[in-house]
Amino acid sequence: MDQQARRIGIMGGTFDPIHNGHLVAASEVADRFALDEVVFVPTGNPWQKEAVTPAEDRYLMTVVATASNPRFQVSRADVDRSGPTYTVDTLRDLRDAYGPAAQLFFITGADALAKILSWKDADEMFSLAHFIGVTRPGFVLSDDHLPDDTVSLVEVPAMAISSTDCRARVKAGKPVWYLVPDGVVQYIAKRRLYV
Ligand SMILES: Nc1ncnc2c1ncn2[C@@H]1O[C@H](COP(=O)(O)OP(=O)(O)OP(=O)(O)O)[C@@H](O)[C@H]1O
Ligand SMILES: O=C(O)c1ccc[n+]([C@@H]2O[C@H](COP(=O)([O-])O)[C@@H](O)[C@H]2O)c1
Repeated sequence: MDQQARRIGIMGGTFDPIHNGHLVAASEVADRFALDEVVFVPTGNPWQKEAVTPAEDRYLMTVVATASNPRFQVSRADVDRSGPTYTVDTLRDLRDAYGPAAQLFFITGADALAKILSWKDADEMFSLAHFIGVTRPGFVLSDDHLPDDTVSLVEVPAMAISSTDCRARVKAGKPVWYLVPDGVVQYIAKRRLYV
């Protein structure tokens, strides 16, 4: 396909750790929206979250988790930018990287979509990408609070998995096999994360 017309999905997240709920959402949206690739963008300093694991560990887990899918990429844009992570900056950086003709689709779960008007420069953000809200067990997916034509809502296979629960399971000595990719299980053990 013409480089200029590429359809690029963007999956932003803290990914502490990345889990199969993230991966299924990205895969499903890639299929439904005929995306050429999905770029996973781990946050640098997620200003709406409490203490998080060092960005380099979260970045590397994201690389490990996505390595086997030729359509999945990982960007360091947010990890390498200093200061709080704002999606408006992510979208500016990826717009620069992919060029003006690329179509950008930013993927968010229902919980994140519900809070999106609290994000920095939300109006500009909506002008830089089309947003795709995906279903997530335990949350209501709605675009009632958002401007017309900025968001599409998509049902994805229900994965009742959260990073919070994965961290708690590791801390309690319970398995996270099959909740996160095998390589991420091994990375967590090797780096003794969440103990
Ligand atoms: N199981 C899931 N199904 C669909 N979307 C999800 C799921 N888990 C996370 N997401 C979405 O992925 C994006 C990144 O999520 P994030 O990295 O914060 O994971 P999380 O599981 O929500 O983490 P935590 O439990 O630490 O808050 C957000 O848009 C979130 O809504
Ligand atoms: O731009 C903002 O102000 C903003 C506020 C909160 C979250 N986000 C983005 O939303 C995505 C999911 O974030 P999180 O904190 O739920 O992992 C991630 O890409 C964040 O950078 C963005």
